[in-house]
Amino acid sequence: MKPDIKICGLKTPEAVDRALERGATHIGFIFFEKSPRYIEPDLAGKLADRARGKAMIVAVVVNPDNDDLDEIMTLVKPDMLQLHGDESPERVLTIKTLYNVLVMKAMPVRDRDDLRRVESYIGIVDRFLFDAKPPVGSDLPGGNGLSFDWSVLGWLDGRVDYMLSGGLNKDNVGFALASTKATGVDISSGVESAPGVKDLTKIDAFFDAFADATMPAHASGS
Ligand SMILES: O=C(O)c1ccccc1N[C@@H]1O[C@H](COP(=O)(O)O)[C@@H](O)[C@H]1O
Repeated sequence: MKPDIKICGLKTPEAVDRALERGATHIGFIFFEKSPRYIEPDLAGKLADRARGKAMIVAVVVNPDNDDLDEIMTLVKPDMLQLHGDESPERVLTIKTLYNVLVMKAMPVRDRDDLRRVESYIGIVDRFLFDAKPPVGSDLPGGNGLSFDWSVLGWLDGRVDYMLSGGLNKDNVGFALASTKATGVDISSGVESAPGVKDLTKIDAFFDAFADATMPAHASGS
């Protein structure tokens, strides 16, 4: 099955429309105020309406309280929450129960030890997202444009369903897909001309590289 492709940190109708035209299965909005990709929930709701029914709408939140979630669920009506903070399995379960929404839990990874936490979320989250650990001193838990050693994911139980993120771009997405069992890829800064500024040419180049990487072998002429 073709992997999913999530374009994250969208802030303009042009970028949303291009991602949809090129076949994004998920589009993400960032509700973390320190991020250059932060978007007000009411604007995100308008952009989400362009995508509703065409792609999964993902709200990216970091240790949200219920007031934050009430506002986002009301104004954006996401299909999925991406929990990108230190949310415990108990908190994830509470959120799922309260809001009846799919949850993708982001897990920061540097080495095999970082995968130990995965087990406690199995059966609670709908999907995992493996991202690089942020560098020391970074204000951002994600969106740092950094990759990690994807080979550590080989230690995961093969039944763990995950998207891969962190420093993906047109040059490494093929290797990322070939060397992991990711069922989706998630990209943000790799399709930007500056932090928070999506570049339509880079979005196109990423989708072209993704298409090359996922083309059936017989169709590539080999
Ligand atoms: O992009 C951000 O600013 C951000 C802020 C807070 C939490 C998550 C954030 N982004 C997520 O980070 C990953 C990787 O992004 P990148 O491709 O390395 O730039 C992606 O899942 C975004 O959803």
